[in-house]
Amino acid sequence: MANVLIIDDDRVFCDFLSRKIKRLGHNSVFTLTLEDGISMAFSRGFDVILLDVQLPDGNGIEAIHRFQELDYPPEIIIITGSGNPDGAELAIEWGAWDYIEKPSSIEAITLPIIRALEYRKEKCNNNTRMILKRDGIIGSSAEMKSCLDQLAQASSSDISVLIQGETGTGKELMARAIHENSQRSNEPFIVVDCSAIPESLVEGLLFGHEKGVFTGADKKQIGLVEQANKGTLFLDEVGELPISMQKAFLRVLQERIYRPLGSRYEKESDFRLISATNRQLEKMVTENKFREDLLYRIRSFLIHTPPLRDRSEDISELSMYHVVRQCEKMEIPIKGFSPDFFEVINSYKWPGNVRELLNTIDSAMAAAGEQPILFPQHLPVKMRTRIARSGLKKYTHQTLIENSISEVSAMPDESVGTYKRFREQLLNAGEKHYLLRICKLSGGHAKDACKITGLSQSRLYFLMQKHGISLSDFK
Ligand SMILES: Nc1ncnc2c1ncn2[C@@H]1O[C@H](COP(=O)(O)OP(=O)(O)OP(=O)(O)O)[C@@H](O)[C@H]1O
Repeated sequence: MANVLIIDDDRVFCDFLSRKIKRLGHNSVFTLTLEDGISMAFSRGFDVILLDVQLPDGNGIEAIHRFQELDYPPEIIIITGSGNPDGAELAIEWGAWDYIEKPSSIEAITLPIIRALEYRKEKCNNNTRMILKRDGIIGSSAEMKSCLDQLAQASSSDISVLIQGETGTGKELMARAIHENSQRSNEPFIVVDCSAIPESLVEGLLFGHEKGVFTGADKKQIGLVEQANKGTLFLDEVGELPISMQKAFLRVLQERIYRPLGSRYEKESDFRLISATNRQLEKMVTENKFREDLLYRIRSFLIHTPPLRDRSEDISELSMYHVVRQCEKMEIPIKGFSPDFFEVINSYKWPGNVRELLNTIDSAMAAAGEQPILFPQHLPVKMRTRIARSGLKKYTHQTLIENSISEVSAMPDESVGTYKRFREQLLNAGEKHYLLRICKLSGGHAKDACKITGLSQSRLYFLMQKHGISLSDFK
């Protein structure tokens, strides 16, 4: 029996949900304010907390980190009346288990709760983490460590895992590592790239087909689902699975039973599912492009692979690892790096993440030829000009202040008024410059902007609004 806490200022909703949770066989209590909820969470252990966003005394999403300070942090599900995709993304990035909108159907509310409770149970049963084989997964930033921690957890269970992250962040690498560390490691790891299969061929490829069932089917074909029997089926780019196939696949996931094309008999396959996507599946659900029930099935455990710009500490480690590996492969002396090489690659945003970094290192090595040291000059010109243009390198607060002073100095005499007004204008100009700078530095990402400035998200948005700046213009 698990303990659930609901923090929501809507008493009727709390009462209704609390009764529903009790009917599922768990303990449930609720409170109407954030501070009350936080002190309850610290005074007794909760497994799951359902947290509203707009509370009378604060913002739920911004308080997620306070619950994470607990010795054994609960799983947090954000429940909100005004869902927006940015809020959902931020909540998940900041460690929430899920994000649901109300009013939703009972099913839509209870399924994530059930999943979070199942996950919690697994986590308690597997409290001692197994030693992880992480061959080839490089990085020791806090973000990477937490990702590896989740990977170890996922490996020690058999639940369906969804790996979500931008392109090139290592989703496939993670999926293989989960398999390699799982009890199924001696069995096949079957990859299905959902983006590369034409819609008309998906069913035959997944479920197999009998001989002669369609033109060109000159022999019987075993499907990927069957090949994954006893092993792991990896659905890469699952967001690209045609909607017509999603229903059929849902059945396979529920019953592990499928019927090859043209066959009179159903077959069984015992596989573990891992899926990966760089799309926002929750958003696709709202656009009717992805089935909600399938999403819940494939996402019993969610792993988020962090973008490289959020873990710049890993850039040099990855680069050095890659150079050593490539030099050994080519049987040439190992190349070194000039300090300013790292300065340049650390100030780049890496939209293509680790893949782009490794490709860039390859091209720098090629440009260096036989030279033993890699210099910034060996980096692609396009990349160097982009960095130079954004002027990231030498921008100091002094520059901001000088800009602000020159703006005020340029005012016509008649606009120079009282000292109070001058001070306000100076502050406003400085504040605006500062915010524009932050927008550039963070690449328009609210989380990064909050990290750099130390401002809360609501304060940041308030200031942006005050100066008519939009973060999204900098993405
Ligand atoms: N942490 C890491 N350590 C070492 N290599 C990595 C790491 N992350 C990614 N890579 C390498 O980067 C490349 C891209 O990784 P991968 O294909 O797993 O990314 P992905 O997220 O699945 O990308 P996509 O969404 O485009 O399919 C691969 O060569 C992979 O080995």
